[in-house]
Amino acid sequence: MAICTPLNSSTYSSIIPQQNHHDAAVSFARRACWRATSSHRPRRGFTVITCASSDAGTVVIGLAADSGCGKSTFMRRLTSVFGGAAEPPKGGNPDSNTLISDTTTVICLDDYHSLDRTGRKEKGVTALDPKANDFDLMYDQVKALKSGVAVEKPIYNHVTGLLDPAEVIKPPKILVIEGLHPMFDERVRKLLDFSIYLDISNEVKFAWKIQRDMAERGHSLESIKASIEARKPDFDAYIGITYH
Ligand SMILES: Nc1ncnc2c1ncn2[C@@H]1O[C@H](COP(=O)(O)OP(=O)(O)OP(=O)(O)O)[C@@H](O)[C@H]1O
Ligand SMILES: O=C(CO)[C@H](O)[C@H](O)COP(=O)(O)O
Repeated sequence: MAICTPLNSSTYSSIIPQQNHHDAAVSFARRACWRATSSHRPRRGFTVITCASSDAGTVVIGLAADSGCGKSTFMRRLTSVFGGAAEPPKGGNPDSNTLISDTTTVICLDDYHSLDRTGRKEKGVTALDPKANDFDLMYDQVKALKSGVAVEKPIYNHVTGLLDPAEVIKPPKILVIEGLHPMFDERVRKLLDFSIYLDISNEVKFAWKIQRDMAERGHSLESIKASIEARKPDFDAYIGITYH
């Protein structure tokens, strides 16, 4: 289930033909936020969107969920609706977590881990613990992108567990920040125009995580199960509690 929260006021409705999704994305970028609304009955062939007016500029969407809940999968689908296939930065780090399409750039907040895999192990913290993340840098860079300034964002390499050299991110029309903590830091939260939380049951998310981490990240079943157990208290303390 996705919980969608509009963060700005002054809402108004607009009706956008489904064949004009690309235009809708641009329109989206020029406004502060929108949300699917149940208060307007959609007519056949139309999508009803509720918008809030704001200045032109980058719209920032926060997408939160635990690891393996389908954030990347969902964003690939959404960015393709906004226009163009979502792909990693051309010629960059093959292990980049960033996805860029015509109107949208998705950055993964795992890139703001301040501790790499070994560092977390040594300190006995999980990636969900705020102590393992650099919220000052996250805030500075999201704020810069929102105001039209390119940034050099670090990369957390999920294959090696190391922090790789930075990649340049240019300000897009729509910026999605996806990860564990898009709404955790108040300063970052205030930059969001729209927020989404993917609320996936433990049973489903653990099944998805196990098959993905074994197939794509080279982890053993035992290590994934151990990680799932170790993460539960921090999920309750820092992630789930934010949204319930
Ligand atoms: N809607 C879906 N239906 C079926 N399977 C899905 C769906 N969404 C995700 N999955 C499965 O779950 C796995 C994890 O999804 P994904 O990589 O998108 O999660 P994530 O939240 O981005 O994870 P992480 O934060 O750890 O990178 C995928 O490899 C896919 O197999
Ligand atoms: O919670 C997570 C978000 O994806 C990851 O577990 C975290 O980023 C650490 O990654 P890895 O397990 O590859 O070291």
